[in-house]
Amino acid sequence: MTELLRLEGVWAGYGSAMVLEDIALTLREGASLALLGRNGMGKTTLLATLMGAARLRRGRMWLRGADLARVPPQRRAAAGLGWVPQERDIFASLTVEENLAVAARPGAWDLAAVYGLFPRLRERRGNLGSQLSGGEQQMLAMGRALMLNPRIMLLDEPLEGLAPLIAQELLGIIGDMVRQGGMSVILVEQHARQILPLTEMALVLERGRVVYDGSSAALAADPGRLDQWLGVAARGATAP
Ligand SMILES: Nc1ncnc2c1ncn2[C@@H]1O[C@H](COP(=O)(O)OP(=O)(O)OP(=O)(O)O)[C@@H](O)[C@H]1O
Repeated sequence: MTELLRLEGVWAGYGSAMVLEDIALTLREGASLALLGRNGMGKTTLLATLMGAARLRRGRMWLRGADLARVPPQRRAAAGLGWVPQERDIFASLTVEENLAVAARPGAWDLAAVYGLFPRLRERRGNLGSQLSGGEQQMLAMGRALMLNPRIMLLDEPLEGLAPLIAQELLGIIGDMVRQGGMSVILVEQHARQILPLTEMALVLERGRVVYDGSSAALAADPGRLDQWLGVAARGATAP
């Protein structure tokens, strides 16, 4: 399979504060990666660095062989990065369908495909963003990123703050999305046990450095390391 994303010796942060140190990462076309670590270890910063929202201080990043650092931040969505930030950032005064339509770029993910994955969004198509529940907002944020027809979906803690039943529903949908293929997914989560079964590869960050880069299955089978790096959050099989 073709290489989609490569990072080598990446140091990054905010202003003069360094958060990430010497990060290396490769992702094949269509592969899925769980990006794990405790609070404040640098997971969001890694996504922000890919998007150009955190400052790359050293190292190189390539997307399909092209130097990503040379792509201006406002062009990285068009270059193939679909970012679903933790804050969701949907347009509160637009309807569900308008939120989806503004992001549309040609490709397999159109309104019908997004509604197929998220039947709830079809039901709520005429509702304003401000009228949605937390779970529906998360679905809309994901649907909107899909409408970009990205090469890689960057999902930042999609289950955070959701009621357990909704979190389970969304987890199932994320699993469907990963299996449907056609793009890669980087999934940031604190609840490792829930997402390791969905992803092929895993990367664990500790204080801004990579401490594990390997298969999700091998990590899931190693309770000692899960506990060491991820603590109690890694154990729970229940929703957040
Ligand atoms: N905009 C910012 N400016 C300065 N420092 C920041 C900023 N955002 C995050 N940080 C700092 O960078 C470090 C890593 O934070 P980051 O959000 O990447 O961690 P995380 O692993 O995603 O954790 P969380 O699960 O809490 O989101 C933390 O020390 C945090 O305080």
